[in-house]
Amino acid sequence: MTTDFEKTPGWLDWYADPSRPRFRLPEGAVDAHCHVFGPGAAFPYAPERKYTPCDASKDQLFALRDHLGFTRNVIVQATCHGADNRALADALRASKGMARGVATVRPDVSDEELRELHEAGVRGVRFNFVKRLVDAAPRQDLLDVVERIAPLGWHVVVYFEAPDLPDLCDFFLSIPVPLVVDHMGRPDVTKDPDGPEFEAFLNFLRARPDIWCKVTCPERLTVDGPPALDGEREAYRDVVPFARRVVEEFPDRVLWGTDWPHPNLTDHMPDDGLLVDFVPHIAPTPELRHKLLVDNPTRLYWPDAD
Ligand SMILES: O=C(O)c1cc(C(=O)O)oc(=O)c1
Repeated sequence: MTTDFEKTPGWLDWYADPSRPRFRLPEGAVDAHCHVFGPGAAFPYAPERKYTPCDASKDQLFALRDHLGFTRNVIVQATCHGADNRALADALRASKGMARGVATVRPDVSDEELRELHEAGVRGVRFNFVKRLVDAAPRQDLLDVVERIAPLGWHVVVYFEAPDLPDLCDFFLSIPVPLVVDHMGRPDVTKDPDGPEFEAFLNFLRARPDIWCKVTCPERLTVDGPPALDGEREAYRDVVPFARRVVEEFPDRVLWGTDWPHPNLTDHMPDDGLLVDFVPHIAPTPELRHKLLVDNPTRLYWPDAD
């Protein structure tokens, strides 16, 4: 398939031949954070995007799901598609109920579009505050979106970086639907996991019982690795104390996902099989792993599943 899109210079493509994880995922495990990109020829990237990725189709995502041993996916609208959720909705429909989605919508979204997204499997919207990814949306627009999605029972996924939390915290706490934090609020892992910055993040999670946290993206947060490559099963050791603190204090509201196809990595592209082998380091007991990988995401995204 040809596409008119040229990738951002230096773009790292997803890892083509991932190993099989040594850690066997429990039955019913959910990859609770992943994306589809295009393909651009079928689902064009948004004009306002800040990067142009390689294609990463729904079929390639479902093949990875099966290879790694996941049962289900939560597909998160990537910023390169803006508020055009067609690629996401197409993937959700094709999954036959095995994927749920998190969309991006503007306040003027129609009732019909919201209904269609819900019917396709969308259960949340994403608010992004990472400046290299999006231009800031006015907070009132975001609150208007919340008003629109609250009746559907959806939640809000927030992506921000640790230094911005003090400014955002009160706004987040004013949002009257459950919140899900992407990538652990992006801590600086060179700092002390018991220090004031991470403590401020933990205090935010403590502020309400309906704030969930994805303990994802060690490959983004790490500073000195080692990377999940070449058989490395003790990858990203510098991230472990942070993720483990969150898993142990909030065992019933943590989620994990691969973040495939890993947009905007510049240092290395992880082997997704080895990335799965990271999970036992942050969730050291079978009980914690079952909550993280099965019970929690199923409760949030498939509350009616038995
Ligand atoms: O850190 C990132 O670059 C990133 C980007 C996106 C996106 O473009 O949607 O999603 C993520 O989960 C992470």
